[in-house]
Amino acid sequence: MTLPALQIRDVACKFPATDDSGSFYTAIEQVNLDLQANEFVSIVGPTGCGKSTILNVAAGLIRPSCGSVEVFGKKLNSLNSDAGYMFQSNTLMPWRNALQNVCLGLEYQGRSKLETQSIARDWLKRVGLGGFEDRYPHQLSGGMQKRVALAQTLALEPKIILMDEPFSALDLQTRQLMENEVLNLCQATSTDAGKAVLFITHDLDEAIAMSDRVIVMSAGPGSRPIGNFTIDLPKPRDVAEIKTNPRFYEIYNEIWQVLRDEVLRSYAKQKLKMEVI
Ligand SMILES: Nc1ncnc2c1ncn2[C@@H]1O[C@H](COP(=O)(O)OP(=O)(O)OP(=O)(O)O)[C@@H](O)[C@H]1O
Repeated sequence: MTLPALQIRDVACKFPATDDSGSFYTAIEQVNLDLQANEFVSIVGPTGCGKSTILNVAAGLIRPSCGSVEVFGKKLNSLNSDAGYMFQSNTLMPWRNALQNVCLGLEYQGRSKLETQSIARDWLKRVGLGGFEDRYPHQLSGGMQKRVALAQTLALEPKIILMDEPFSALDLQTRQLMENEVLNLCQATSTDAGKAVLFITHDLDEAIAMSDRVIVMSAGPGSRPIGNFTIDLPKPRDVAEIKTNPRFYEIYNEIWQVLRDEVLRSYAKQKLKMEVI
């Protein structure tokens, strides 16, 4: 049996409260989540419920207050070296051109300059940026910058990809192109086993169109998964076309029934907090 790429067991994360009271805020608790190799799982939930916290725990950037994380059966005690991380914000270095940005992680792996550049050029081509190697981030559109970031992440050949709202700043058309790009690049091929992807989004449409499974988080504090939906839509998918499939609307409604209550609960809590202030 293949080991899960990621196994999160009974994880809780507490952070020092921001009011200097010395107390703690429990962002997430009792989080249990499995991600299989070659599986695309999205996490949706109300704003501030702890989606990024889960991703940071999976990346090994945050050590949970309790519980455990296993990566391909091994306990995670430091940075998750099997994972590549793609953030919402722009993480390209402005003083490096596209090629040099993609080379960055490969250089840290200690590869030769020749090999690094050859891999980076190949990945820039694969994300549709062949010929743009010499361009600096400010000379690239937002969508092109995201392509460079994607090439940067995938060039390291991570078995697991952690994505935190990577395309939320893009216009709809560019976003759909990028979503399809990610689906194509992450799926299994005859030479590659495919990637395990944990994807955070506020956009339920995006989550359904791209995923094998969608997990719904409850409103915080102490947020946890309260819904686990298998997306039985045909694959391979085009994210724009799949939304016209009648089954898409059925799934959307099923998930929204659960998500809507949590969004309303979270909104009511925030409103109450504002009134107290
Ligand atoms: N390092 C930290 N110190 C203190 N509180 C934190 C820290 N990191 C996160 N939090 C709090 O934990 C909660 C969850 O944050 P997180 O960023 O994981 O939520 P999210 O669901 O990703 O938010 P959003 O939907 O707005 O992107 C929030 O209330 C946040 O303020």
